[in-house]
Amino acid sequence: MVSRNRSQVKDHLGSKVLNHPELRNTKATEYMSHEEKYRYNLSRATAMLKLIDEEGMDVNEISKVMSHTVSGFTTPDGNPLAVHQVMFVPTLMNQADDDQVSRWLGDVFNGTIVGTYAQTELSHGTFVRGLRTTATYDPASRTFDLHTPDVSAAKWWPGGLGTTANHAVVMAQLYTDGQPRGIHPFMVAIRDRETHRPLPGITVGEIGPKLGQNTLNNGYLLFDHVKVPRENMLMRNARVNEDGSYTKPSHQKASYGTMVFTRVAIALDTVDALQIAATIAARYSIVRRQGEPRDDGQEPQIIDYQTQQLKVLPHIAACYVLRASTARLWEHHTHVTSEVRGGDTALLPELHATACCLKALVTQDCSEAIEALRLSCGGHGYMTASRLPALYAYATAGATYEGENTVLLLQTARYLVKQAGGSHAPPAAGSAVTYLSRPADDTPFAVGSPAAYVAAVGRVARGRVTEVAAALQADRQTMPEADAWNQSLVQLVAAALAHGRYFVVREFAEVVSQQSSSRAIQQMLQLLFSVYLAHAVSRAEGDFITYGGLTPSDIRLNRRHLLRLLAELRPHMIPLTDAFDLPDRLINSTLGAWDGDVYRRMFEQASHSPLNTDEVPASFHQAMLRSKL
Ligand SMILES: CCCCCCCCCC/C=C\C/C=C/C(=O)SCCNC(=O)CCNC(=O)[C@H](O)C(C)(C)COP(=O)(O)OP(=O)(O)OC[C@H]1O[C@@H](n2cnc3c(N)ncnc32)[C@H](O)[C@@H]1OP(=O)(O)O
Ligand SMILES: Cc1cc2nc3c(=O)[nH]c(=O)nc-3n(C[C@H](O)[C@H](O)[C@H](O)COP(=O)(O)OP(=O)(O)OC[C@H]3O[C@@H](n4cnc5c(N)ncnc54)[C@H](O)[C@@H]3O)c2cc1C
Repeated sequence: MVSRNRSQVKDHLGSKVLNHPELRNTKATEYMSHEEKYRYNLSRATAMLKLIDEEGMDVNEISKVMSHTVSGFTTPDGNPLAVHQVMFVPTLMNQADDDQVSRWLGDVFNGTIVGTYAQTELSHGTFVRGLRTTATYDPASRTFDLHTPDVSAAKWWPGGLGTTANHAVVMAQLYTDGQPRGIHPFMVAIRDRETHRPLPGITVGEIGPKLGQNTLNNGYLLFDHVKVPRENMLMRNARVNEDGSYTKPSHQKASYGTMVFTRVAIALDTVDALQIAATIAARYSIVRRQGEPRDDGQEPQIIDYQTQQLKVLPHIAACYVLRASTARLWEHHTHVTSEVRGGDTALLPELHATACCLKALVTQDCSEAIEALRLSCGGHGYMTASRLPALYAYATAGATYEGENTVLLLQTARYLVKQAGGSHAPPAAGSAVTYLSRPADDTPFAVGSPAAYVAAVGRVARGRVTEVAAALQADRQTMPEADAWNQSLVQLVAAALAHGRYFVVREFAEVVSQQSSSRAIQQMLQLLFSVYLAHAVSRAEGDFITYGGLTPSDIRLNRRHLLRLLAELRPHMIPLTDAFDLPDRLINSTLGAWDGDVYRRMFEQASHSPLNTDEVPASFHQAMLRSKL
């Protein structure tokens, strides 16, 4: 298939999915049992996998079309094959050597092997070096012995592990030649390919209900001295030779590559969820009228309340700004990965720092924004049928999985303070941290000038990073490293977020300046950017006074400026969300359909409640009358 860009792929696959014989007819899943929901979502995930296969897409395209926009329709309660597609397959592609790829990939693509990525354990998720599942090599039998020392070391959380996968990439502590060698990936069969029964020595099951995404099919897994052939350690990076001798990887953290990829994918994808939520809230805010009638005799549309504009419009601007920076990160990841495959790991540290920071910033911003958008829909936003609760559950999961956000921001901060202190290799050309080694941009602040705002965002980032780097350096003279680090944690996290914000706004400034196809589009992008910037300042006024060079008077002017910009953006709200090009069936919300027929849809969905089937439900006689006696 000819390579297509993200939007073309989405449109192409979107229409294929909407018209697919096994996918086009949807069922409401709210009233299904856990098992029925799983069956429904799994069969749709499988149909989707077949469709992707028929389309002949490569891994890169597959991950693009796994977007929440499409997968929210195919698997509304969570895709039990998501980790197979987004983590298991990419891990094999990038961490298995050529022989292993040719040994397994055929069976992966013909559906015989279904996998998961089993890293997190009950007692360790964040601190990967602390994982306690062991893989001990025995040169005599040329096998690894995989073992779970006790229940706290049980694998816990992997998606699809519950009842779907028959294989897992297991991250375990390697021991060979009597030496601990750190965490390495192993391809392990956990269920029989024919019968799907757990293999000897394996204990596996599903972990139970969660806040949302209940058919991700997260599972647990324990090993009782399970023997795995030597050839099943993924050997593109590190190697264990037959005699047990060990060859180190080219980069110490090479085996963490899947996590970097998935962080990039999550950052990109969470913006899809925000776009859907913003479209729902925008449409509802037009339809909903409530309050004292105005001169025209009509009650006001709620979007005409200034407070409602503040709840909704900045998040529409955020969709545009965050989409641009996450798409850029995606491209950068593709570039760095190909360099790493060629043996050059120079760009890896900064890619890791940027991926950590953007994944954290985007999932935090998007989950807060989706909650604000839900609140903007009043009581009806609380209903499942609005789709807003599920969108929130999806976005907030992203704040925890694939690296808890605080922890990831601390990774970015570690890189930044090293750069600020000159103790890291100097940044490459085009690096996102060169601003730390240059004098601060002293462009004076002026309301109405995006360039002046971007400079101020840069001064905040620079100020935050250099200040915490100095504090850390001073503390290091008087206390152990771990205490000094802990003493600065809160400021380190703030510095990493400020850096992330600067990255995001610089990327969008470039998008605006490069847009040349139409003056009207350029103006609209400028307006969106101005809203985003003014809102960013209003959310962190203290920082902009402390580090950004703004005065209290600038802050007051910015507050008024933001409200004026919102009024200016308001007439464009619907075209701007229509431009996300989301068909009603993909939005799947009583509040967010294109025709605005909200109240009829709400009644229609209520008719599905099983409690409305009989005029008097049997439970009344069984529970209430009996309790009166
Ligand atoms: C668009 C497509 C649609 C996709 C849809 C997406 C939806 C997905 C749906 C699937 C659902 C859920 C999937 C979820 C999966 C998971 O959650 S898998 C488990 C993820 N777990 C984590 O992320 C754990 C987080 N912890 C860590 O990553 C590490 O422990 C941590 C980095 C915090 C520390 O690692 P240590 O080994 O202890 O590090 P240390 O020895 O202290 O060394 C630090 C050193 O190493 C450098 N470093 C760390 N990581 C990397 C890396 N990945 N690459 C490069 N370098 C790395 C770090 O910068 C330090 O370098 P320095 O030079 O020493 O400063
Ligand atoms: C829906 C979902 C799907 C998942 N899918 C998978 C999967 O497919 N495969 C898989 O292997 N795992 C998966 N996970 C697990 C996930 O990756 C971990 O839960 C995540 O990395 C967080 O780790 P933790 O649970 O150990 O949190 P913890 O680290 O215990 O976090 C608890 C608190 O401690 C704080 N904290 C911890 N360490 C530090 C530190 N060093 N400095 C400062 N604060 C710290 C955190 O900030 C947080 O506030 C999934 C999780 C979820 C929720």
